Amino acid sequence: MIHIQDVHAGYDNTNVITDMSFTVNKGEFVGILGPNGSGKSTLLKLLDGTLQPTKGTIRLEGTLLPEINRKVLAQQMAALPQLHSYSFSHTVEQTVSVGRYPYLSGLLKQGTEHDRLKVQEAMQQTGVDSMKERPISSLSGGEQQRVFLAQALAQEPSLLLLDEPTNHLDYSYQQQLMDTLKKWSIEEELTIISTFHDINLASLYCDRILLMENGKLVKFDVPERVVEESTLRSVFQSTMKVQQHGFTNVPQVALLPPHFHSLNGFDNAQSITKENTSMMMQLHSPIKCFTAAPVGGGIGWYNQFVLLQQYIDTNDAEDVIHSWFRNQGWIASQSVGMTSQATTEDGILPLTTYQEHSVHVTTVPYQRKANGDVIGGEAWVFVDGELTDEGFIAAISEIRLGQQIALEQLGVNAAEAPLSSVLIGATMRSEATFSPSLLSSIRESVSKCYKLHTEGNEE
Ligand SMILES: Nc1ncnc2c1ncn2[C@@H]1O[C@H](COP(=O)(O)OP(=O)(O)OP(=O)(O)O)[C@@H](O)[C@H]1O
Repeated sequence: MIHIQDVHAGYDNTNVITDMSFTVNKGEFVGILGPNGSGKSTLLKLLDGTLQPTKGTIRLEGTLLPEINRKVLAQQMAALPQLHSYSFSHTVEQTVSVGRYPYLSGLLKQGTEHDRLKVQEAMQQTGVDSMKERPISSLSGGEQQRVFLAQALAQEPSLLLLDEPTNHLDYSYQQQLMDTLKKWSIEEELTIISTFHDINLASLYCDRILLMENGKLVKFDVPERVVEESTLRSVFQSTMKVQQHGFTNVPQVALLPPHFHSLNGFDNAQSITKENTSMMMQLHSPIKCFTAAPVGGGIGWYNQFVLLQQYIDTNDAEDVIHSWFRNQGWIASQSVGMTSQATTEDGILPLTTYQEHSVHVTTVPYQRKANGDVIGGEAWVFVDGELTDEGFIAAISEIRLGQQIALEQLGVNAAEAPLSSVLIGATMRSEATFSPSLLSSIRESVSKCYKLHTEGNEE
């Protein structure tokens, strides 16, 4: 569709774009990303022909851009520039109608019924038809943005160039606009090249992303290959984290401001307090947890934890925990709650703790009841360090292995033991990071932490 070859370009004899070569195919939705001043808008000006390269060539459907008749070019290509303040007072409908100029002929340049229909369609698609009589100067920034988009659509181009089209748009209109553009690129094979500052939006919608730095192409590839932590950190000089979207595999960026590193996420193992039938811990700020607890299960950030003694397995653990939260005034969305059936003769919840370097373990010991059943085995493992997602999963396996080792040493057949609730929490401060030695430390700490209480024979 459009092919750029060895292009250099700039202003006042200074090149702002250098050595630029790439091809965009028909129907592709391409996002241009890069820091302020990296040359994104300049690249768009080259593509729409308002700026000439000092070196190199730009071809549209095989023809050199300067050789295409202006009117023919206007029928093929529409450009939506960055929004500026407009002093003129055309109505919305008149502004959108400008998009049909490349199709008007004759001295009076009167539009046909077909032209009026296309203007109506474009206004409907962008949701501005209800304000068609209003002067454009009376509209909000987001409304004006939609009017100029309607103008570009009325032009029925095969190539649409957009400069930060989601600027001024609230979340709802950002999504509507991006959904519409995506639909047109798929259904109408409209080729779209657009600059963005929002990396996440570009990653969600664009087929390929062209990343620029200092007027040069850094990468031009699918989002998964461009929205990549080390590349973005180096280009944007910013501490960013890249993770998957959560509902799709699309990479998304999260800023990680330095003040989050200084939070005192985990005080120390002593901050676990025990009452007769419960143990709890409250932290100043949340830590990242992975747990199979009945309340707060899964992956999340929590700062309050409780393990409640529940003598009989009544399947109402969730209700018991929630009512305990209510009594204590704990906020459920910030809290993890689990239960244990383990008890002692005097009804007190037995606990053992073990600490090694950055790993703090607290367990409810296994307990053999008079009828031979083994109960207990719940474990909290806190790491003062950073765990990756795979680190959390590996840590859970290590906890299970630690439990098995302990059970063997206690002479309990592992198959008899209950699948007890376990919790792994990490402060995500980088004192200790995910490593084989951290994992073996978790396994050893867990195995050392368990004891066996046999009913009627308290240790
Ligand atoms: N008309 C102009 N005359 C001279 N220099 C210009 C002109 N327009 C842009 N520049 C310079 O060219 C460089 C690239 O600007 P450009 O607007 O293309 O960057 P951008 O990536 O779109 O930036 P932003 O993200 O801030 O919109 C900048 O250093 C800018 O100052």
